[in-house]
Amino acid sequence: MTEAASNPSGAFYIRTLGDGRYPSPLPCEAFVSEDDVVVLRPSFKLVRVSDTPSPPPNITSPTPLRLPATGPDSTPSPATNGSQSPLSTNTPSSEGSLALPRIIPIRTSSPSPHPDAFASPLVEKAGPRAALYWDPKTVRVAVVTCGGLCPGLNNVIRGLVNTLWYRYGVQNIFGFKYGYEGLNPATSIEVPLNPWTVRDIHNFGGSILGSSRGPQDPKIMADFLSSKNIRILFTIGGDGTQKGAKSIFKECEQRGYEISVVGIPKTIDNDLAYCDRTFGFETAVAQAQPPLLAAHEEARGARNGIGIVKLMGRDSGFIALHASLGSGDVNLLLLPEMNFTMEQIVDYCVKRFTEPVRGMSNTVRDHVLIVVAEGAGQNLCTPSGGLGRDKSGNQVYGDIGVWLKSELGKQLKARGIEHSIKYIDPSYTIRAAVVNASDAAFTLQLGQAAAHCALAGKTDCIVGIVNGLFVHLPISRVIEFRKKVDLRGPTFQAFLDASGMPIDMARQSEHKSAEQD
Ligand SMILES: Nc1ncnc2c1ncn2[C@@H]1O[C@H](COP(=O)(O)OP(=O)(O)OP(=O)(O)O)[C@@H](O)[C@H]1O
Ligand SMILES: O=P(O)(O)OC[C@H]1O[C@](O)(CO)[C@@H](O)[C@@H]1O
Repeated sequence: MTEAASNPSGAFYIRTLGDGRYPSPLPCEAFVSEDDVVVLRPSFKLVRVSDTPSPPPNITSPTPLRLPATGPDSTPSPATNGSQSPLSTNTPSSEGSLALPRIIPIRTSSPSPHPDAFASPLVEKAGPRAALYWDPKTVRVAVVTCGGLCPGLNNVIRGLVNTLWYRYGVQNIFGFKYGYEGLNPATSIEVPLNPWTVRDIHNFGGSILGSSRGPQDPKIMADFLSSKNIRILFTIGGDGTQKGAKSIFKECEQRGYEISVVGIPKTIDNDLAYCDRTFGFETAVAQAQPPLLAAHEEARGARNGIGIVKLMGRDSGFIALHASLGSGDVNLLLLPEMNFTMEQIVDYCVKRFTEPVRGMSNTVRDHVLIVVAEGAGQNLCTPSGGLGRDKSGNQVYGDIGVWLKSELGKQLKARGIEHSIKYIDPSYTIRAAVVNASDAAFTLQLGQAAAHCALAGKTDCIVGIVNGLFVHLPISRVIEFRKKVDLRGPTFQAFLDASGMPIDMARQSEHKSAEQD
């Protein structure tokens, strides 16, 4: 088994149980080879040719890069001497060694190259392999869904099961109910999974396998899996779930029990490290629109009306940001990434109630639509000493929506301002929704990618999407950190431009999530 670690040049190695030993039954003309890779970060600074530094040590070949010249002061590309750029080829490599990407998009004309331009990690492409490690005819497969619900869980299960069954001929697929509780014999409930049992499930929210929070002993789970001769385990869940998957894999590895543990990451908050997108997020953004419209109408229907909508997002405000951009009516957006005060919020509401619209001296805006992400303003709404932790060890957060409604009401009253506040919390309505078409297509492909990955003998990894391509990523890397909204980034700036929200309310927060403690 190869070691799962990133090497100094940044490749994200995926563990494999061994070489493929069974020919794939797929009638496929486009098998993915092991040296097919995706560059993790494609966003490079432009490089002025004359300032191009020598390659850093992790680039093994000293052959200079071919760089297009853009200005009169450019020097000719050193690669015009006939030598071929190492970056124009896809050097074959064995599993566990570094393959150079076909293209590294280095362009010209900025002062110095971004360090990532040379050190960008490469990740393995997902997809069907020509040779399989597990025999589809005999392999036994388990599936669990853990953590909070999310639109698309059933779609992933259906994509997995149908691919395994129809494409590979796997007929021993078992769901275990209520998350990791299902892998403990004391609480286990088995659900046979086949095309018949999953035929309609994509039309429903939730998970047919249910879910749970709270730890289970990895030793007990490993005993359970080995007692049933399960050789492939799919863990559909968030970062906690993938940490659990890792602990199961480690326990199995220690006792020499071969198993492919493949995660399908679920976070409605879209904060999974390295990945472009996670399933359920787009659906959540779309599902947030009706409550936003309702809150807007309620706010406009009263003198000095305020509508507040709370959306999910414990540590990252992507749902709130994208839903607000999509709505076009949101005036104030409060994210976990932001540091704001109650005084700023009250001042802004008062300003909208009293200052005339530019060029219209008799017209005031008379209403405010506020979107608040659940993790925002925790320094304001959580009692000192905190609210403890849930069964899985996640910090319980104060209810910023309820607190904001009450506090804003009190402070406006204290300033003698007549007002009306309506508060909507659609969090669970959104989370239990059926996926939209885009997420349905995405979840289907994630299920397919996970099936290909596991049958090839990959393990201790997840499937995700990077730069628009499905890839394998080591579990250890995706649990390293969470993506956050960049308040200086183009999406948040687009919201500021569109809403006119004061920029001084958008200072970066110092608030740390439980995982950063
Ligand atoms: N560090 C860990 N090691 C082992 N197991 C863990 C770890 N963290 C969480 N788990 C287990 O994984 C399962 C799901 O975890 P959790 O409740 O944190 O949800 P999650 O997967 O992070 O999803 P969500 O994004 O909905 O919170 C639980 O059974 C939990 O005990
Ligand atoms: O109410 P529950 O089930 O604990 O889940 C709430 C959490 O789940 C998430 O949706 C992540 O899945 C968070 O945004 C939210 O805080």
